[in-house]
Amino acid sequence: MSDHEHEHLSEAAQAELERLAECLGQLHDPATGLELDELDAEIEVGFEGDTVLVGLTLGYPCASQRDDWEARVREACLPTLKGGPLGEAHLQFELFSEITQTPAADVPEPLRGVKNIVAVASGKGGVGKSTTAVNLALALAAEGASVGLLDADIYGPSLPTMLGTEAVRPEVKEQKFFLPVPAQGLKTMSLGYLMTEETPAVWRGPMASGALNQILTQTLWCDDGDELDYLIVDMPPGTGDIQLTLAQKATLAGAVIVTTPQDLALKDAIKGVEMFRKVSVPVLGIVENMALHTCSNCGHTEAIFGSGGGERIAAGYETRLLGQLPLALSIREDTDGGKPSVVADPDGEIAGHYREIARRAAAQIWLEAGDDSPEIEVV
Ligand SMILES: Nc1ncnc2c1ncn2[C@@H]1O[C@H](COP(=O)(O)OP(=O)(O)OP(=O)(O)O)[C@@H](O)[C@H]1O
Repeated sequence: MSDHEHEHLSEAAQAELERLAECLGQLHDPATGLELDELDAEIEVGFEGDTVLVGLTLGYPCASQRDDWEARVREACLPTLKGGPLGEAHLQFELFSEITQTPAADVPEPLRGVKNIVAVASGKGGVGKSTTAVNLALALAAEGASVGLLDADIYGPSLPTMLGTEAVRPEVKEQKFFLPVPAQGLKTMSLGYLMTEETPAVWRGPMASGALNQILTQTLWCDDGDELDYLIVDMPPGTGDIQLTLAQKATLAGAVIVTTPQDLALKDAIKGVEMFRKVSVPVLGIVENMALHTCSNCGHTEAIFGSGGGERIAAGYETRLLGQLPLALSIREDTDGGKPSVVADPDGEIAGHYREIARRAAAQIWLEAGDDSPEIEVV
C-alpha cells in the first residue's frame, strides 16, 4: 500500500488490522503443533480498495494446505472484522513457503545450492526405509519444494526400481561429475545407476564407503543454477561406520528414522536416534511403518505387531512421531511397480499420510533453524 493510501486509512481501521494480526498469531500450525506466534512465521495484513489482504509465510512446503489455511484465517478474521470499520471488506488470503537453508561450512562444490540434506535411516534392513524415503521426497515435491533423492543404499539400491529408471545411466560432466537423473519431478542419483552386471551387489566396508563418498561428492545437484530445497538421502540400513561417515561428511539438516512396531526393530531405531545425536544431527522424528494392518476381506484394522512403540520411543528420546503407515498391499505394489503411492494415487489416504509426514519433517527443520521470533507486519 502506498503512503498516500496509508494516510487515508483511518486510525480505527489501522487498529483493526493490528487486532487482526494479533488474532492470526494465535492460529495453530498443524505441522508443528505450535501457534504462529511461537514460530518464525511471517504474517502480513493490509488493506487495499475494499479488500483486507492476509499473507502467511511458513518455512516448510505446504501447497496442499492452502484451502485449510484460508478457512482457518477466515474463521479467525471474520468475527473480528464484523461490525468494525472494515466490516464490509472482502478478505483475500495468500499462503507462501520460504524454505530456510541449514548453515554449513566447507560445502563441496557439487552440494552447493542444496539447502537441506535429510537422511532417512533405519537401525535394520527391510523396515521400508527406501519406500519411505522415495515417498517422502515425492511428497515434499508435491507440496511445492524442489527435491533431490540420493539412494545411498549400497547393499541394495532400490531407487531405480521404485522410480522405473532401471535402464538409465547418468550423464557425466567434465569427466568428473555425474548429473542427477530426472524422474517423476525429482532429481535422482543412485548407486544402482552405476552398477553393471560385473559390479558386486554386496560391497565390502572400505569399498562401500568409498563408493558412497564418491556419489555424494561427485553428483552436481544444482548444475542448472536452480537450488534444491531438500536432498533426501536413503541411507544404508544399520548404524555402523558407513552411516556415521555419511552423517559427518555432509552437514545434515536432520534425520528421519524409520521403524516397524516389532520390538527388535524398535531397539534398532533407538540405536539410530543415538547415532545421529552423537554426531549432533537433529533427529526430526520417527516414522512407524507397517503399523496397522487392514484386512482386505473385512476391512478390520489391527495393530498386528503391537501398537504405540514409535510413540514411546519418540517420547522417551525427546523426538516426535512424524506419522504411521499401514501395512498395505498397495504400498508394495506401487513402489515395486515404479510408481510410489504419492504419485500413483496422489489424492488417496496413503499419499495423504506421506504428505503429512513430509510437512512435519520439513517443519521440524524450520524449527531447528529458527530463532522463534514471529514477524508480524501491518502495512
Ligand atoms: N507400509 C508398507 N506396506 C506394505 N509393504 C511395504 C510397506 N513399506 C514397505 N513395503 C515393502 O517392503 C519391502 C521392503 O521395503 P524397502 O525396500 O523400502 O525396505 P528397506 O528398509 O529400504 O530395505 P533395505 O534395508 O533392504 O534397503 C518392499 O517390497 C516394499 O514395497
